Amino acid sequence: MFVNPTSQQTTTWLERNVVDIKQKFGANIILETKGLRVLYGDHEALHEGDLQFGEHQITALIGPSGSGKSTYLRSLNRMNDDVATVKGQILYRGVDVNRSEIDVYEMRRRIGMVFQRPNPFAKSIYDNITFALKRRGVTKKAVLDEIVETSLKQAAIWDEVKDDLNKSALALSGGQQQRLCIARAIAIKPDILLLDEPASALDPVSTSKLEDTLLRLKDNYTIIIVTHNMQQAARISDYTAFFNQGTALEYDVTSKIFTRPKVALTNNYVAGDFG
Ligand SMILES: Nc1ncnc2c1ncn2[C@@H]1O[C@H](COP(=O)(O)OP(=O)(O)OP(=O)(O)O)[C@@H](O)[C@H]1O
Repeated sequence: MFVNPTSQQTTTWLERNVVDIKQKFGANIILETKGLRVLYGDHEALHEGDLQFGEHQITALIGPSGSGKSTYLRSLNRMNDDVATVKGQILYRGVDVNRSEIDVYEMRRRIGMVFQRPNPFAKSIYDNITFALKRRGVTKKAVLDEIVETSLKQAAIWDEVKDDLNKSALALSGGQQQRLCIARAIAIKPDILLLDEPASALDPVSTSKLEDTLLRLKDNYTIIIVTHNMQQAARISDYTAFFNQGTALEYDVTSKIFTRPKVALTNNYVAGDFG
């Protein structure tokens, strides 16, 4: 049993079971948060969210609407900087990237993000992939061509677009656009990919393709995904964190969260009793 001294829930006893995945499973930790709290004005949206993320693993963040999943995810690569106060440490390979002297632009090259709605640039498929590379000074066509092909292959969309690289990205279907956005994110070779409900706007076939893509990508990337889709979390993730009211209440291997959770609220949520 646990009392959260910083939250609005100070009088509530909360059951929590956040396992140390390094200690318990020998996971190689690439990213972890310590003492992370996020405030929008004086509303504390995240009180107790400390988690560790295993390298080349997929971690799902689940929980009811408004529980703080996106707030937590967006804080990891400081997408909340302009709208919230983020306190605590975000340790990427041991370096606290929440310090003011960190080059946020460079950090986001390592910790990339794919959003809920596909947001390709109003440019060609080719230019979507090469845009950030060119800004970083990569100009040789042969190099750019190679990265375009590799990224699109890794994102499992190459076969669908290889003959149309000069076509507008906006002419692709929603599912194709989302895989293009993944290709765009991985073209700059991040270590970690953050995905905020990337399949919420997709049909079941596109969702399935996206899930296959993520499963393949985990050989090379560490993936953290917010999802409302319980089956999706169960299908693709290695670890799952259950959030409720700004607190990560339970964190463990996914099979445990879905079959033998320790916390009663987790059980109720995965059983579909609320959310
Ligand atoms: N930009 C913002 N400004 C003010 N409050 C915000 C902002 N973004 C989120 N919040 C608040 O923070 C809390 C957590 O929201 P968050 O979006 O992180 O939850 P969530 O679990 O991701 O929800 P959902 O599943 O509906 O996306 C909510 O009370 C929300 O209203």
